[in-house]
Amino acid sequence: MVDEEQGPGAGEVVPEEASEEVRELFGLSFSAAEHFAQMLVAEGELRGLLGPRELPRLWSRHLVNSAAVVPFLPARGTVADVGSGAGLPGVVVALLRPDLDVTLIEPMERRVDWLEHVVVELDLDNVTVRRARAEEVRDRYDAVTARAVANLSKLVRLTSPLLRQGGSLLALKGARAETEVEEARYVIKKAKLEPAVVHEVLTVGEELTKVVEVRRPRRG
Ligand SMILES: C[S@@+](CC[C@H](N)C(=O)[O-])C[C@H]1O[C@@H](n2cnc3c(N)ncnc32)[C@H](O)[C@@H]1O
Repeated sequence: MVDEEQGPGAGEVVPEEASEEVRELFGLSFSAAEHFAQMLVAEGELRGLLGPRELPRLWSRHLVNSAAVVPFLPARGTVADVGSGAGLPGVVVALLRPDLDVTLIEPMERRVDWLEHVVVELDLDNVTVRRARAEEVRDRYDAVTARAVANLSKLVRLTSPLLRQGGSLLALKGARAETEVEEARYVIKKAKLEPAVVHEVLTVGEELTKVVEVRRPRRG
């Protein structure tokens, strides 16, 4: 426990608190996002979802980073978050866009249990949890999101069958985004998708996040 007068003890992990900017970013969804953050603080390590070192940067590195896909989501329709794990970015997408139907696709049973627990706790009626590997899913979506699941070439192979005409893969990537795009050029072309676009998003605290978008063209 943190002694308020003396501050945290040596080696003690103090979860990051949401700044004013973060509250503004989440707007009306902030209290639900905070509930999600508290669940991750309480259970994330125990359930093997996040390491203790992640807690001091829970908002900036995880929740705010996940929100970077939001500007590229479709105006309406369905979204699949592939390899959702702790619920990133899928739960954040569902909170910020309650008008979209979000499916969290995750093969590992204990992570599926966690995601189902989150859906009940946050009362997310726009979310379905599906235990599956991406390659087993036969449905198509208006957008597919993914974060820390695979490099772009593999991700395109896994997710291109899930994209409707005009639908986009939105992959959260770091500094290697452009390199991964270059490496995936042939796979993208073979899957008959449009060339990848790298969107640079400046998030809270001037943090730069890259969202790689790969779209399935509409038939003329
Ligand atoms: C490193 S974790 C990232 C989890 C989450 N997206 C995040 O950013 O915290 C990768 C996740 O992808 C899942 N995964 C791996 N291969 C997959 C596949 N073929 N289809 C769907 N999910 C997959 C794993 O089970 C794991 O939960």
